[in-house]
Amino acid sequence: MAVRLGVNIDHVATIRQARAGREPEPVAAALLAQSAGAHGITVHLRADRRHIQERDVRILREVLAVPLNVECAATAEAMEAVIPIKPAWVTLVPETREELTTQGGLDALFLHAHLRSIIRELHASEIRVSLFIDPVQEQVKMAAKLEAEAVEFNTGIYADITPGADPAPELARLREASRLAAKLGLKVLAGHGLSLQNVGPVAAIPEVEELNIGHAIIGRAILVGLDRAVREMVEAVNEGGL
Ligand SMILES: CC(=O)[C@@H](O)[C@H](O)COP(=O)(O)O
Ligand SMILES: NCC(=O)COP(=O)(O)O
Repeated sequence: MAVRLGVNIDHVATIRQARAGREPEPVAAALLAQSAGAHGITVHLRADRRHIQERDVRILREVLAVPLNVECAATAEAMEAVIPIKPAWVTLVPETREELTTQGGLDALFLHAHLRSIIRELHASEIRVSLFIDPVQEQVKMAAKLEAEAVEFNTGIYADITPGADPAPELARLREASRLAAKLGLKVLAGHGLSLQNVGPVAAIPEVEELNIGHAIIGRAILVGLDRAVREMVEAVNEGGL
């Protein structure tokens, strides 16, 4: 089964926001990524609106042919912004204002009562829900109990492994969690910190259906163009990486 690639375009908006102007236009980047073979587009609507804005999400929802996945915190403010736009997917992620990027997965065990009501609200609007969690068996079981449709395993720990150190234990955790998630009927995604160099072993996990990749693609696009950067990644996720 081909592994689907969701392209995260947050950092096109990061560059736009650096000058608080109009360029580069993240919607144009999303359309380019779509025509280069992206199977989905992901954006993270952060509470501090440091990159993606509500206006971006609204336009993306209108113009994309591929599914739109909006990552956001499990808060009333985020639900108020996202639910009326009705993206195909919402991925609930942990978020703090100080972080440079997402640090770790959502604690679905600790937050289960709160998540249950947020997930019900999303389902009532026919929005499918994914939980961004660490590859931990108890978190997977809770995601299934909460009736999320999918889990996205945080690959940040794997991606941060020092070059030369052994990635095998973290890959084993990802493999075991993926097996359990699929067995419990969850769709299995993974993402965070993946690149052309490290994506191969994660893409090769049989249960992984989709990868969300942003920073590495947008960073490479600055050098080789977005069309090529997306095509290279689509190829890498299906042919074992570099
Ligand atoms: C949830 C996740 O791993 C990423 O999507 C990340 O949250 C993207 O947000 P930034 O682009 O602000 O790092
Ligand atoms: N959920 C992961 C994502 O959307 C992209 O993360 P990154 O590749 O920008 O680290």
